[in-house]
Amino acid sequence: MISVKAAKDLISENITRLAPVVINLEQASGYVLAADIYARFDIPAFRQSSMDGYALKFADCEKELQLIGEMAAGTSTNLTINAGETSRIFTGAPLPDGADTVVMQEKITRTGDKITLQDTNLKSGSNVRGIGSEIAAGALAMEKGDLLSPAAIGFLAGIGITEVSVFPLPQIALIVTGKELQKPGEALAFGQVYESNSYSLAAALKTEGIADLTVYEADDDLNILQNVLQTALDKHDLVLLTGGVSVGDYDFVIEAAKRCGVKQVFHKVKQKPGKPLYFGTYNQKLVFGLPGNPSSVLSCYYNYVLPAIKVLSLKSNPVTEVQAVLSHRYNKPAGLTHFLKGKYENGKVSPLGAQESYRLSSFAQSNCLICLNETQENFEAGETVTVLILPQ
Ligand SMILES: Nc1nc2c(c(=O)[nH]1)N[C@H]1C(S)=C(S)[C@@H](COP(=O)(O)OP(=O)(O)OC[C@H]3O[C@@H](n4cnc5c(N)ncnc54)[C@H](O)[C@@H]3O)O[C@H]1N2
Ligand code: MOO
Repeated sequence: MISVKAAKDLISENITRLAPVVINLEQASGYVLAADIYARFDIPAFRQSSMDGYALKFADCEKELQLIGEMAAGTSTNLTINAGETSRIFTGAPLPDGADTVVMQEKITRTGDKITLQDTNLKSGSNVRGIGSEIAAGALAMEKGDLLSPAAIGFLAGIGITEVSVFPLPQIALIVTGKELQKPGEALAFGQVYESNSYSLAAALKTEGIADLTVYEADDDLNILQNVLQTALDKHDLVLLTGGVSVGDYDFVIEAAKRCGVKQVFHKVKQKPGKPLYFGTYNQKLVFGLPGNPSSVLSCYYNYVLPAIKVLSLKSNPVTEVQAVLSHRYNKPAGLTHFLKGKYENGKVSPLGAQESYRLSSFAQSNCLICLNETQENFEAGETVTVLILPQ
C-alpha cells in the first residue's frame, strides 16, 4: 500500500498529454491552445470612427466647416475631405481620406450644411481607432497554453481566425461493475442497490465541459469484464471503472486489466475512503479502478482523476488546496489519510456527518474535502488543516 502523495506522483509520472487537434473556433470554448496564434491582418483594417459625429482635419477645428457627404459603417465608397470640409460619420465607419479627427455630434452646432465645433477637449486623432490598434498584422494574438474563454473566442473571431489547434479533452469510458446494480426508476429486488456512480461521475465531468462519456455496464464475471474493458481501451483515452477492485471473490477488475495488457502502476492507497484504488496504463491511456462505494468514487475522482484529466488537456486543476481552521476536534487512527466531507466558509472548515464511504448524503451538502494526514490521530478544534475546495 502506498501513500496518497506517492499515488499522486506516480499518476503524474505516467501521464502523456493528448496530441493537439485542430477544431473550429465555434467549438473551442473552454479548450487550451496548443499553438501560438499570430494576427494575419491589421485590426481594425482601416481608420475607424468610434463615435457618431463629423470627420474633419484637426487643423480646421476652429473654422466653420462645409458638410460634403457621409460615411456610414459598412460603406464601400470613400470620400476625400479638403481644408474647410467635413463629412457626417457614424460609429464603426471608415474615416474619409484627408480627415484625422472625429467630433461627437453632441459637440457641434449645425446650420444647414455648415458646422461649427464646441469641443474644447478635442485633440488631433480624437475618436479615431487607428489601423492595427487592436492588433497589428504579424503580432502575437494568443499563446500556447492560453484558455479559450468566451472573450478569447470573440477576440479570435474578431481578428479573422476560424480554426484553432487545441489540446483535446479526453474521450472517457466508464465501466460500472456489479451484479447488484439497478437503474434508478426501476423497482429494487432483494439485494439490489440503485446505480449512482455513473450519475455522480457524469455530473462531475459535465462540470468540466466533458459531456461525451460512454458508460458500459459489466456483470461480476471476469470474461465479460475483460471484453468490456478491452472495448473501452480500444476506443477511449481514459477508462474509469467503479467497483470490483477489492479482494472479494467477485472483484475482477485487477485480473481483467492484467489480461487486457494494462500495466499496473499501483493498487491500494493509504487513504479512507478509496483504499483499494487501482491505477494502470495501456500504451498512453490511463485506467483508474475506483473503489465502488459511491463516496470513494467521488473522493478518488477529485483527488486523482480530475487532476489527471487536467494534465491530459493542459488545463489548470479546478480543485484548489487551501489551509483552514478546523471547527471541531476530530480523531482517527493513524495509518491512513482521511478525506472528510466538509463545509468550508471564510477560512473555517467543519467536518460533516455520514462519513462512511457508502454514504453520499453529507457529500451532497459539502463543498470541500478535509485532508487529515496519514500519521496524525488527534486533530483539535482551531488547528489548521489542508482542505480541497471542490468545483461546484
Ligand atoms: N476483506 C476486505 N473487504 C473489503 C476491503 C478490504 O480491504 N478487505 N476494502 C473495503 C473498501 S475500503 C472498499 S472501498 C470496498 C471497495 O470494493 P470494490 O471496489 O470491490 O467495490 P464493490 O464491492 O463492487 O462495491 C462496493 C460497494 O459499492 C456499491 N456500488 C458499487 N458500484 C456502485 C454503483 N455504480 N452505484 C452505487 N453503488 C455501487 C456496492 O453495491 C457495494 O456496496 O471494498 C471493501 N471491502
Ligand atoms: O476505502 Mo473504502 O472507500 O473506505 O469503503
